[in-house]
Amino acid sequence: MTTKLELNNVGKIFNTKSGDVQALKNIYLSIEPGEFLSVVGPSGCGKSTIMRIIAGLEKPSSGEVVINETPLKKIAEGSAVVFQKDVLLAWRTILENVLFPLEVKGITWFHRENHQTNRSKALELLESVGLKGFEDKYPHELSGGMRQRVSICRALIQDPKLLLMDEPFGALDALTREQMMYDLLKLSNKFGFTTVFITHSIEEAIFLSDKVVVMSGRPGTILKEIPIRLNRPRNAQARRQPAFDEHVQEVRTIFKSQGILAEA
Ligand SMILES: Nc1ncnc2c1ncn2[C@@H]1O[C@H](COP(=O)(O)OP(=O)(O)OP(=O)(O)O)[C@@H](O)[C@H]1O
Repeated sequence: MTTKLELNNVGKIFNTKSGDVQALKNIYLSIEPGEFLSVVGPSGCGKSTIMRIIAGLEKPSSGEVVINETPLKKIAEGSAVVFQKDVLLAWRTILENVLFPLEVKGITWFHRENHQTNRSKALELLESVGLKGFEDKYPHELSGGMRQRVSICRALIQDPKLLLMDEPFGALDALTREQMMYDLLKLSNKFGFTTVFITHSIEEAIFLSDKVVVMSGRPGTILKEIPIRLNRPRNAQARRQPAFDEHVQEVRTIFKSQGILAEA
């Protein structure tokens, strides 16, 4: 079963040398199993902090995260995270990088009975993102987009029930970014995991998501949660539907009303 996720009145205050920084305030979220939720908001509004709190990497100062009806205490079990910057290990081949989380978890891929299964699974994942034939290369031999695809494979090898993505395409050029969206849609359809996706791109959020959460500037609060009226499965056509533009305008209007976006 994939993950149901709730944030109940989550707040976060960072105590710094120069005083307290309130990063998040009164965050309520509810994400159904298999749902794809994106969070958009201005820089510094607490998007990454939300993600780290959901992953269990950061503790909320108030409120709670509930996963499958159980309050989160440590690391979110069954979750995998993809960051903006790929964190591949330079001295390992692409295949070894994809298999790395299984080693860390103690599922020894070199263990005879697991080796073949995990290796086949890793190769299949690499093939599904267009990286067939790159398994024996090293990270420095791949482009930024290819490395980020490897990062996604490395998350998916863990068979996550909850995929957390923090600006995963933020460092990529526009064309690669578009292709990565299509790849992610395909993978999300195939595996059905619950997804929390952090982005600065309004269009990306709308195209990918079932729900888009629009945040205010710091302290980050939720200004609006927008259910996306685009059918699935989605392809490039979805961006030509009137509902797509309507949603884009809806989000832009919210940002303009907050002074986050000013048109020339
Ligand atoms: N460990 C920390 N200690 C102190 N302040 C922090 C810490 N982490 C984040 N902050 C502050 O909390 C606020 C939210 O940061 P966060 O990284 O979550 O924002 P963001 O929306 O992801 O930003 P961006 O879009 O620029 O990546 C910022 O003001 C940041 O300076």
